Amino acid sequence: MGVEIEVEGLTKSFGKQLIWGDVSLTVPAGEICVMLGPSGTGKSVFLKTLIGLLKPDRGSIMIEGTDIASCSERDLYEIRKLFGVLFQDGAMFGSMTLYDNVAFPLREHTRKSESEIRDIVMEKMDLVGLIGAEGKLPGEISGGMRKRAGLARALVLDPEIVLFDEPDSGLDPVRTAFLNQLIIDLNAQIDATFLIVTHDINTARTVPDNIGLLYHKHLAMFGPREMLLSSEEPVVRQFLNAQRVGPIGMSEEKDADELEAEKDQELPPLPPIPMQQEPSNGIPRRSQRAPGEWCRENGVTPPPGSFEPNMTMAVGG
Ligand SMILES: Nc1ncnc2c1ncn2[C@@H]1O[C@H](COP(=O)(O)OP(=O)(O)OP(=O)(O)O)[C@@H](O)[C@H]1O
Repeated sequence: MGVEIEVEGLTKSFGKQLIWGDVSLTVPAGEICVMLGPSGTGKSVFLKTLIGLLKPDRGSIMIEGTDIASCSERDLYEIRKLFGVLFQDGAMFGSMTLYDNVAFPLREHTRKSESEIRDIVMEKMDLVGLIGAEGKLPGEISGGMRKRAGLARALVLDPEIVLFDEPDSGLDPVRTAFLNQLIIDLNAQIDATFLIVTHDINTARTVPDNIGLLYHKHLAMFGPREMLLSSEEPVVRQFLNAQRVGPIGMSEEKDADELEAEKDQELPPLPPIPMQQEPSNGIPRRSQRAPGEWCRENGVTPPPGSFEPNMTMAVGG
């Protein structure tokens, strides 16, 4: 049912440029996590470090007893088989049909026959709703379909962990909503651990079990969705509610003058916490918690109107 990723004291720089330092978090097995952060805070670098494409300066990444940060190339090769990755642009080979793109990892990494490959490819194409489009080239389909094809390819080796790098980038709100539903449904179906990097606040507010926020070269907060959505911590509050008032400025941090100028401005109240999006078949995911459970267990009063069904989103300001 998916595997846990335990990150401890992780630090990454390029030359003298520190990207983030001392990041510690546990991505629980089978759950969905979203990683947020202003542009350039190193979210993609974080994903690449998790799959061992980049080496951290310090710290550990434990997956099934192996430390990705320090293991041999051979161990890394084995651990990588646990991962499926959906890259930002789908990363399709432009000259290959969708069928051949999705079949590619099977042909590269397994000794399966072409008829076995066909069964698996068609099963994954079905999972992402692309039956009938196998013969198309990536350039002949919409961005949303390309993402789904990339997702089929990410699933083809039956991963225990799926990483999504901005799955919603370049998609309109309706396609984003469909893709989010697909992500939730897939998580319920394949039970793998999902980590999603996104800029989409609605996705962050409604899809995950846990949210992390990278800001100013560190992990500002990581925890259950309800913890971050009820948090008054200024950076978390500002980011998750898409507000201008707060410590984050146009180019990352506001300076002292900017903060002084807004010190008497009243912050709008926290918007209600929406219900978590559910699988479309109505059967709760294995890791799904009851609405408000974290708040109750931790004695936190959620903002008024939270967890009401059919609540409309109210972010921004
Ligand atoms: N291979 C590399 N060599 C040097 N610097 C790099 C490398 N990869 C990324 N960086 C730098 O690391 C920083 C973080 O980049 P990254 O793409 O991870 O940010 P991000 O949070 O994903 O941004 P966005 O939200 O805009 O996609 C940037 O300053 C980038 O220039």
